[in-house]
Amino acid sequence: MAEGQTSRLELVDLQLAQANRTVLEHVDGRFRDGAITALVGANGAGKSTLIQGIMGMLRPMAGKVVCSVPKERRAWLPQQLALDLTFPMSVEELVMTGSWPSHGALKGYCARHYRRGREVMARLGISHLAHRPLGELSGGQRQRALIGRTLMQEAELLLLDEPFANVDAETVEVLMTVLHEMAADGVTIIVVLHDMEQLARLAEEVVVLHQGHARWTTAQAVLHSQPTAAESARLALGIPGVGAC
Ligand SMILES: Nc1ncnc2c1ncn2[C@@H]1O[C@H](COP(=O)(O)OP(=O)(O)OP(=O)(O)O)[C@@H](O)[C@H]1O
Repeated sequence: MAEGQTSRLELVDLQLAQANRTVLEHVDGRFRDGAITALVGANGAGKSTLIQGIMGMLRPMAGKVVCSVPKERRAWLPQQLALDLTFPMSVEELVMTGSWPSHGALKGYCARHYRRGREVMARLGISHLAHRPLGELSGGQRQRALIGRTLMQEAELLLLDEPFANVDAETVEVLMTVLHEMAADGVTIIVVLHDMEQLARLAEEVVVLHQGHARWTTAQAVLHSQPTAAESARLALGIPGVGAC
């Protein structure tokens, strides 16, 4: 990180395991405040494991996660397939639950909450879906509602696992815009991506996971200038090289 830049999330010699098998080790690095960092790596490289470690859902085998963002301002958006959205709840109700971490689930909402909920839905183009049950939404509509929940939460740290999977092109554009706006507001965003075009449009920084290790680089280095960074990202993403069959 350049001088003068700040970070509320640092990984210090972090080692994470699944079922007692080490997945990542000696992970050292800082996520810059207000930057969008892409997390890339082949299937099984440890992207979800790292997210679980950062969110405190997986206890480190060694090292630590140093995070000064309050717990109620940390948000995680898992892969869509991991979510059960069949329970009876409307889009507006889902968005409003974003206020629970700071306000509490049992206190009820005041006019300010409803006003903010309406602003959030308008920003994401889902006002017309406010009373639609979640089970009746398309993948893109659902993803907009879930991002709306994190806006309602006023998240300062946002982790997203493949947010553009199974969503329509228009939703990709809306989400890209909102994520850039959130970063401009100082939110630290970490996003698991498999698509280099999306990486080019979204991320400034990149963490490449490969063979149990993490390497910090920039999107520019991955996409243009440094062949070694591009090569390792290509390998990590499982993209065949020139001449490969
Ligand atoms: N609950 C679990 N129990 C045992 N092993 C697990 C568990 N979750 C993940 N693993 C293993 O840990 C390793 C890292 O998995 P992880 O899900 O973090 O990878 P990933 O990079 O997110 O993969 P993908 O791109 O396929 O989502 C893999 O070898 C996986 O099989």
